[in-house]
Amino acid sequence: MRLTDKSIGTHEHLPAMAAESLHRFFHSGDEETQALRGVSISLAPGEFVAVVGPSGSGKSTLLSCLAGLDEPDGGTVRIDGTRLTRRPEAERARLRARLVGVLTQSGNLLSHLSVAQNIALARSLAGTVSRGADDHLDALGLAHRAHARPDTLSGGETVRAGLAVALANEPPVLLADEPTGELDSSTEAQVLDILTRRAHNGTALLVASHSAAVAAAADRVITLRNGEVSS
Ligand SMILES: Nc1ncnc2c1ncn2[C@@H]1O[C@H](COP(=O)(O)OP(=O)(O)OP(=O)(O)O)[C@@H](O)[C@H]1O
Repeated sequence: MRLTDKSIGTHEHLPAMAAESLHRFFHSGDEETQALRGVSISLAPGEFVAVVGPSGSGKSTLLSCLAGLDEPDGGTVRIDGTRLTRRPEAERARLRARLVGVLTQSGNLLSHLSVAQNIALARSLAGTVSRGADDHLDALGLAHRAHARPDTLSGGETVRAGLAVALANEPPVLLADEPTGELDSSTEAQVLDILTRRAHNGTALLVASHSAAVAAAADRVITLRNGEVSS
């Protein structure tokens, strides 16, 4: 079989994300918190994985390290075959903008920009030109809110707008920290439907959550306890 540009470009045999033996320690005075103690995770393209675990088990720390927002004290993160760890911060930020969509608890929308302008900003930071913001918002049922400011959106619209920004550059991996924490169950079901469809289109999803509905929607559930993957 002849290899096409497409099959080379999509790295068919590579995991979308591979993290090996991640360690992260925090120090405060004499106290040391071992937030991550050798966590390894691999995500296939199109896989939807939920990360669950008690409060303080390391979920947010793990997502920050996987996103390149934080640098682990040990271990390696690769997205689509590209190493994200042990790089200068500016280089990590550049790779993150292209390779990882991030949806955090605090939201990823700048309040003085409209939804469409937030998407345009995410694209210009990554230097990508892709579909128009309107197409993108249409797919999330948000076209009619393109020119709205974030503080005028409902809870469900805020999460969908955050997703539109996180997915603005069509990243191979989307990481979300408790994306449905503030939503009622029917709005949560709508967001999970969008996430599941995204995964079917090939995006690898890792979602940290306390929600049973998120765990039920995922293909696989990883439990963290005390900074370790518990089997
Ligand atoms: N910047 C930091 N400085 C010091 N300790 C930290 C820092 N960030 C996290 N920790 C500690 O690391 C451990 C893991 O925290 P983390 O926020 O990753 O847990 P979590 O599972 O996401 O919790 P939650 O479900 O409550 O959000 C906790 O003991 C926390 O107090």
